[in-house]
Amino acid sequence: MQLILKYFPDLSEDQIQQFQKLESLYQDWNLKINVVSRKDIDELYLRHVLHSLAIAKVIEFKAGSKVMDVGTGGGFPGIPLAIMFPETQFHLVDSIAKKLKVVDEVVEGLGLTNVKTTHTRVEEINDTYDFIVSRAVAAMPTFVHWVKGKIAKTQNHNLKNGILYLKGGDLSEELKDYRTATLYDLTEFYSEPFFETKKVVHLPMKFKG
Ligand SMILES: C[S@@+](CC[C@H](N)C(=O)[O-])C[C@H]1O[C@@H](n2cnc3c(N)ncnc32)[C@H](O)[C@@H]1O
Repeated sequence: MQLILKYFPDLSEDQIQQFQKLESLYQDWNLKINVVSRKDIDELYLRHVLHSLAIAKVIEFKAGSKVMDVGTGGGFPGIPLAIMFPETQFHLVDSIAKKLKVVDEVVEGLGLTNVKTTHTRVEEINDTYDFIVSRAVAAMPTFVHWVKGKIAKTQNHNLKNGILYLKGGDLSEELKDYRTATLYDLTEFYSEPFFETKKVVHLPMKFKG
């Protein structure tokens, strides 16, 4: 938890309590339904919470904006972002029901009112969002194909509406066709070695009406 405060010192009391509660909620639920690996559960704040919050170092989601987390799994990056931006509406989607069971329990345990979950493949979603966030779900070309048509027309942020994807390693091949993509190196924000090769990829996407 100190790790979160080190990089996000201005959290409210409510947010601090919610971040603190994450550990016991995930420990309990992970025993019943395994959504986070054992090693990762021991380093929940570093590998999941702080990693998810890298998106909050790139953008401050506005009140009333809409964000979808595609392939949220156990709730990453959606849950930490929903705690960080309580006035933003988060839609967490996954094609595996048992993972969303854990997410629903965590959402209830934290008392989050800005999160809705849907058990479906993202291709079936017919709504639009300011931003679509994700981690470890699909290579960029597949992902772009899935979310095309799901980006809202109205721009509410300085950063253009589109995809914010947490990715790692050498992305030059995967992103070679996306000239408008911007890469934010997580070492700009965090000093832990875990983040050394990790990035947030911002890919602006046009509204397709
Ligand atoms: C490796 S997990 C990553 C989970 C989470 N984002 C994280 O980083 O901890 C990938 C997740 O994407 C989900 N997924 C894969 N394809 C999907 C699709 N087309 N629509 C919705 N969810 C999908 C899987 O069910 C799985 O839970």
